[in-house]
Amino acid sequence: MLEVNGITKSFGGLKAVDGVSLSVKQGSLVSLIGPNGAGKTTFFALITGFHRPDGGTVQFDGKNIMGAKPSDIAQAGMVRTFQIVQPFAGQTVRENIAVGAHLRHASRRDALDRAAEVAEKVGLGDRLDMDAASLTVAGRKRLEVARALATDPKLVLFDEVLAGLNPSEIRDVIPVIRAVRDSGVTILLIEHVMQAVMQLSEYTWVLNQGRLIAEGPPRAVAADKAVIEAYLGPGMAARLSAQAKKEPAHA
Ligand SMILES: Nc1ncnc2c1ncn2[C@@H]1O[C@H](COP(=O)(O)OP(=O)(O)OP(=O)(O)O)[C@@H](O)[C@H]1O
Repeated sequence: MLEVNGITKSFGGLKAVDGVSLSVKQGSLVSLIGPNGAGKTTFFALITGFHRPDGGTVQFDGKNIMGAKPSDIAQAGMVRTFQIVQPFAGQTVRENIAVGAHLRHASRRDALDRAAEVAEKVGLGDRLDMDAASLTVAGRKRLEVARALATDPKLVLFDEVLAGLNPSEIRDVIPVIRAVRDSGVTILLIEHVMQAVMQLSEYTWVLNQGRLIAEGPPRAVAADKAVIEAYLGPGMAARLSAQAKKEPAHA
């Protein structure tokens, strides 16, 4: 469904994304992880038309979408969420979600009806008429998911939708993400919350300093030496393994 080949972007002298290739199959729930500043958000911005790549190719649903505008890419069925959720102040939850629904529904009435359906799916059904600015952080995350879903995407890119949530809120939102996939939407997540990556995703790619350093099922990737060192620093994989030998886990 999504085929990215050798995509590259520099900011001044910094290669933020350096020759990244990956492919996402229809119906999958997969993830992109990596330490702060690894290039994950830039990668999302490149494939959804918010930044223009310096090189590489992006195909979505069999079509070349390199250089296309974000609105055209959304129309084709790929949308992203944003890390910092900014609801349109002074508008209700329903009106905020309807902004997404307008991509497919020209009439105000239809967009508002679609917004109500989507709100129900993400657990905001009882907050439709509330001012969106008064939602809690967890509510705003649900709103961001809803705005993306209201565009009726084929593939949605979630950028850290669990960041800033407490463990019980994370437990509540994980089933929402799974339900989105079960409704037929393909998902690529950027996520720092490893618990969620482990529970949700079938396959993960690890980005570090703009380059992919590992890929595979999340459990295998989390045990990979290069991945541990990218997160914790050089030499940490050996230190952790020596420590584990000294202090065997209790049976
Ligand atoms: N518009 C920009 N101009 C200049 N440098 C940028 C720009 N956007 C990102 N960068 C730099 O590119 C690198 C990758 O940033 P990016 O935000 O993609 O990383 P990330 O993996 O999403 O990080 P985080 O997990 O902290 O969100 C960083 O060094 C960042 O400072």
